[in-house]
Amino acid sequence: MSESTIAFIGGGNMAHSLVGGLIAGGRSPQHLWVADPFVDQLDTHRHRHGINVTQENTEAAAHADVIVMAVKPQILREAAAQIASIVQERQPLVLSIAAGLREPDISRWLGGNVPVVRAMPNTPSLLRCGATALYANPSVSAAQKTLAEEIMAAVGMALWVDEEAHMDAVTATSGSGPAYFFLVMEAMENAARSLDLPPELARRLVLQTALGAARMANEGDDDPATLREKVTSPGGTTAAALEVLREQGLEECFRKALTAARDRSQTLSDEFGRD
Ligand SMILES: NC(=O)C1=CN([C@@H]2O[C@H](COP(=O)(O)OP(=O)(O)OC[C@H]3O[C@@H](n4cnc5c(N)ncnc54)[C@H](O)[C@@H]3O)[C@@H](O)[C@H]2O)C=CC1
Ligand SMILES: O=C(O)[C@@H]1CCC=N1
Repeated sequence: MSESTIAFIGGGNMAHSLVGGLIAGGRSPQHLWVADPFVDQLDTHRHRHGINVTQENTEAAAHADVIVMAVKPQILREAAAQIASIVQERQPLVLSIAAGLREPDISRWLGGNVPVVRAMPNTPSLLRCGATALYANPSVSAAQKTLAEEIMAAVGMALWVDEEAHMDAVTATSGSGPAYFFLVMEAMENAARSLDLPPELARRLVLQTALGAARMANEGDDDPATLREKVTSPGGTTAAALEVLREQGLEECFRKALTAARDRSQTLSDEFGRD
């Protein structure tokens, strides 16, 4: 079977992560397109990835078996209207990665009865270490589901959800999730520096510790709670630190943070979805 052509409408951060991951995973650059109104953005894609670029969404869409909608939620409706007639004519799979926006709105903006997969990836897709959840509407064929899963699995882990409503919580968990871990790294680095560690030493120790902890949690048999207990000697240094984190309400803080992200995903749909 010949390689599917994938066109990205919007060539920003997430398109860079996905295109970079797809090429690293063996996709041919000549089967990838990016459309973006900004020439600088397109130049970066051309130089970094060697893929096809255009300022016209319709030109990219006209080549595509799969169209990835990678614009901001507030732009999606306008971008969908631009390519609606091509989508109706060619019936490609449309894969939206926009936060919040719901499949029925996207399908309607594209003229109706369109196979739409809603996906929520994250930026580690660039390293083929992404986490993506996918939801397919009833117009998506089994072959198109396989294709969508292949694309996202090429840049990391891809899991299906059977209710679109879960996508808001997914966005709060794994879509935004890398930012929470980066913030923890920043906070630990700053704290280490405040204890007079040299900046370079503080950064390298924090980053390697984050990597090691993530690998142990993913690759070993123990769950995170067991791994935490194994670091924590009774009456020792870790216990002293964890007590402060609990006292300061870390768990409650994450509960509130993810709830805020989930709620924002829902209101994005109300603000920029519907008619
Ligand atoms: N950044 C992230 O970590 C994640 C983002 N997303 C979703 O991905 C989508 C894109 O996000 P980012 O890449 O972060 O945004 P971004 O702002 O980096 O990229 C959006 C791109 O769209 C281009 N654009 C603007 N108007 C356009 C139009 N009419 N037609 C075509 N392109 C147009 C912009 O020039 C820009 O390059 C959003 O909907 C976001 O919710 C999903 C998962 C993670
Ligand atoms: O912050 C945002 O809205 C997007 C969606 C998930 C990650 N970035």
